[in-house]
Amino acid sequence: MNANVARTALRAASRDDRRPAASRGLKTIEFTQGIPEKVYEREDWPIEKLQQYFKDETFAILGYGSQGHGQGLNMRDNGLNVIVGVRKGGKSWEEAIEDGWQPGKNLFTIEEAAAKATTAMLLLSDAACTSVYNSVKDKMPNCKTLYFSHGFQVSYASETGFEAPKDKDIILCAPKGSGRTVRSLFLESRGINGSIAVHQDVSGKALEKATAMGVAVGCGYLYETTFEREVYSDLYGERGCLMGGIQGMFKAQYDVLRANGHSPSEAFNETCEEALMSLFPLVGEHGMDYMYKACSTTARRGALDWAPEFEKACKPVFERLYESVRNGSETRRALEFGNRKTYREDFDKETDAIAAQEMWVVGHKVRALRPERAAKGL
Ligand SMILES: NC(=O)C1=CN([C@@H]2O[C@H](COP(=O)(O)OP(=O)(O)OC[C@H]3O[C@@H](n4cnc5c(N)ncnc54)[C@H](OP(=O)(O)O)[C@@H]3O)[C@@H](O)[C@H]2O)C=CC1
Ligand SMILES: CC[C@](O)(C(C)=O)C(=O)O
Ligand SMILES: [Mg+2]
Ligand SMILES: [Mg+2]
Repeated sequence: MNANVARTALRAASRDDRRPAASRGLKTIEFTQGIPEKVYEREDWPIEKLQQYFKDETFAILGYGSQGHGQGLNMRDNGLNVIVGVRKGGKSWEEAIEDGWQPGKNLFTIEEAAAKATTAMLLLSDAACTSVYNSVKDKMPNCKTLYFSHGFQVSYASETGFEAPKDKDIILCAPKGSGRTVRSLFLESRGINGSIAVHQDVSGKALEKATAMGVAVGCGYLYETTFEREVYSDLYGERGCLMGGIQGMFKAQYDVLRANGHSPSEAFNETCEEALMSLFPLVGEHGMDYMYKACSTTARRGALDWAPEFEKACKPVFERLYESVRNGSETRRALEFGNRKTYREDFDKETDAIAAQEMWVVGHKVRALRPERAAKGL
């Protein structure tokens, strides 16, 4: 970066730091002018307050995938009374033991944990959730709250068959990131963003409880949504820019480079490695304008010209995707696939096929050459 670019970039960064989201205690923020949104921050729930608020609760985490792991360990480290319920002999049972949950003390079968729950945290796979819940719902004498991390069961009730019990609060906190990151950010004293929603408020305190739980599981700030908006945006985002879109775009760019005679290492570096190691982190820290300004004038000119081309090409795909989410097609597909007995092996076959794509085989070798890894022989 030459001195002028560096100075411009730094000016952009300090402008970014002055934006309103940084104001503690500010409860309504206009992220876009004219649209006030409520936000809740971890600062409002110091750990002593959380522990006092939840002193009579037994949180039963049912299901121990990525979110059960992240949310469960964070709640445990926050000093709350949390137990895990999973089927014995399954993959999750082993993983829970590896994470220090102890059978008979804070690790139980789903039935046992549900029976102890005052709040049941339904962190099962979306495909299995309703049938597992139905198998225990009449044996949860103390349970006053159902907690989800997705609007899926409730919003697509005609597909999932979920029937909301009339006597319980039904709340949601959906961390906006992988459960692995929910945990790693917490360990770094940072916090993932999350959304909260209330489907049913029997106690009159459901929103407050959702907020406190959001903080307890490791969120830094929380924005309000509804179950339906959460599930629509989540299914859309993960199929789009967050996962499906990024793989599709990387692969298309890589393949065209290779078809034009570029070497594998050149194609990979110019597509994935530079994006992930250099440019995307700049966007994440300071915004797209900062990243543009940190690149050459030549790059900026071309990227500014081509961004609308990509937007135009992608927009119809995104519109089709949103409709596929809205009309339940994506949900039916997720339920059909996730209910297969062989869903884990079937997924593995497809993700192994991605790993076997030339681009990611090359990526494996490129990553090994990062100096910090090469030095450790990784
Ligand atoms: N993954 C993430 O980071 C995010 C997930 N969410 C939401 O959080 C919730 C949990 O997701 P996630 O943590 O990814 O979990 P998964 O979707 O990976 O589900 C895994 C859990 O479901 C259990 N399970 C699956 N089938 C059955 C069954 N038939 N009977 C009993 N248990 C079963 C598994 O147990 P076993 O090992 O015994 O098979 C395992 O504990 C979902 O609603 C998801 O949409 C929200 C934000 C991000
Ligand atoms: C982006 C995928 C996700 O929605 C998530 C980590 O937030 C998921 O369902 O895992
Ligand atoms: Mg999701
Ligand atoms: Mg998500």
